[in-house]
Amino acid sequence: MGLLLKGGRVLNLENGELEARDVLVEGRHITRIADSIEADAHEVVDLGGHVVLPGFIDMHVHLRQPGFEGKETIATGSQAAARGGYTQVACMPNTRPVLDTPELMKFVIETAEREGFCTVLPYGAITKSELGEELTDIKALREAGAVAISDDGVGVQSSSMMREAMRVAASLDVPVVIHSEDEDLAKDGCMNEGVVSKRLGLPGIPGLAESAMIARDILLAQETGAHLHVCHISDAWSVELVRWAKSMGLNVTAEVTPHHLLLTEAIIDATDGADANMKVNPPLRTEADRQACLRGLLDGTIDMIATDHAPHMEEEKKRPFRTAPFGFVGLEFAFPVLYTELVEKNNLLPLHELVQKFATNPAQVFKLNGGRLAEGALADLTVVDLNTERTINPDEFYSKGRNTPFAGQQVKGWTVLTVNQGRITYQA
Ligand SMILES: NC(=O)N[C@@H](CC(=O)O)C(=O)O
Ligand SMILES: [Zn+2]
Ligand SMILES: [Zn+2]
Repeated sequence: MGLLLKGGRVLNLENGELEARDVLVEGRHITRIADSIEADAHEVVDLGGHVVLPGFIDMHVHLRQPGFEGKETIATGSQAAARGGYTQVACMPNTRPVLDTPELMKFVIETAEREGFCTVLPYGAITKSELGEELTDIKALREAGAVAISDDGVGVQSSSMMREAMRVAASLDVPVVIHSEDEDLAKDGCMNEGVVSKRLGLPGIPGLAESAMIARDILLAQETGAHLHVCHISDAWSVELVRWAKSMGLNVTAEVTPHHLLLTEAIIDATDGADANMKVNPPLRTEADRQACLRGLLDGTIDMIATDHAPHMEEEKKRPFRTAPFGFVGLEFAFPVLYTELVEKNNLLPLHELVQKFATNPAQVFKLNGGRLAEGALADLTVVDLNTERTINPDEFYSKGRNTPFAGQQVKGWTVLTVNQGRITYQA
């Protein structure tokens, strides 16, 4: 018995056409896509004209397990992912302990298989405990299932350490995924350095703290031949550097978050720095930076959308702006908020190009099985309702985190059904 999705409109990822098709899922795969498929003995779900997309892939989330289960767990975070239309997420290693051993890779993968709602791909740390002092066993991490290596949460400050990591990673064909931050330049900043930080008297983080590290790491990638992937790009010069690296033929890719595409430090200005739900790293920057990120996404300099889903507890986010932790949740509304703002309202790109940045490109860049809608493809898919407007309401989140500056926004494009390897993981 299969799962028959009847009456949906399947998005053609090449030309953007919406094609009225039935989709049959048997086992873990899509076995047929046709005008009309007989129900036979299949379990039927009527899609009522909603749009069928490849399951989304988020290469940057924080699931907080082990160690910070009060903020999130693999179960709650992956359920939030399924609600957001995601079928695969890659989780960052800044847990406690840090994900820096093969045993911990195994722990994440097995916990996700047992309790999770999507495929979870763990990152292995670049350095032990993310202290920047000693390289991990990258080969062993890879063999245990690490999707790539990253010290996200902190930048690798030592250039020689990063050089050695890239040499090893290049020889193993493992992507090096960077949180670019020069700690010396970023100091104890809590928001973008500029007119707003000055007015509010808050310590700033200059864009240079990001771009200078990206420049260094592009040169190291050039020298070592490593695949460099830039996390949560936020600054205009950073985008320019990635564009240049690509023009030189280097293996450099990048991601951007919904918040850096849609928000600026103006929201912190407007609220006088009173709400730490607006605090994130890298910080929300200027309108010029936001426009540069947008342009980079549209011209292909930036390959994909990643949420950097970073749940924190309400008490923590109630602290003063200066001392509250950095981070926003994002999994449950990333697609609706970007569909609404970029596609529906402002017509900046067509639906199928947005979907490429949510599914096809992450699969391609990280060589994952996913991002395709075709007979024989893995049955990772998401069905979205492009018409019904709903409010982003943190009280409804499956995530334990409620920390988002997008709360209250009215958006369309909500997921109605998510299927991960043939299993229904979310149904509205
Ligand atoms: N993005 C954030 O503001 N916070 C992340 C760390 C990170 O992604 O660098 C976190 O782990 O909370
Ligand atoms: Zn980071
Ligand atoms: Zn992160």
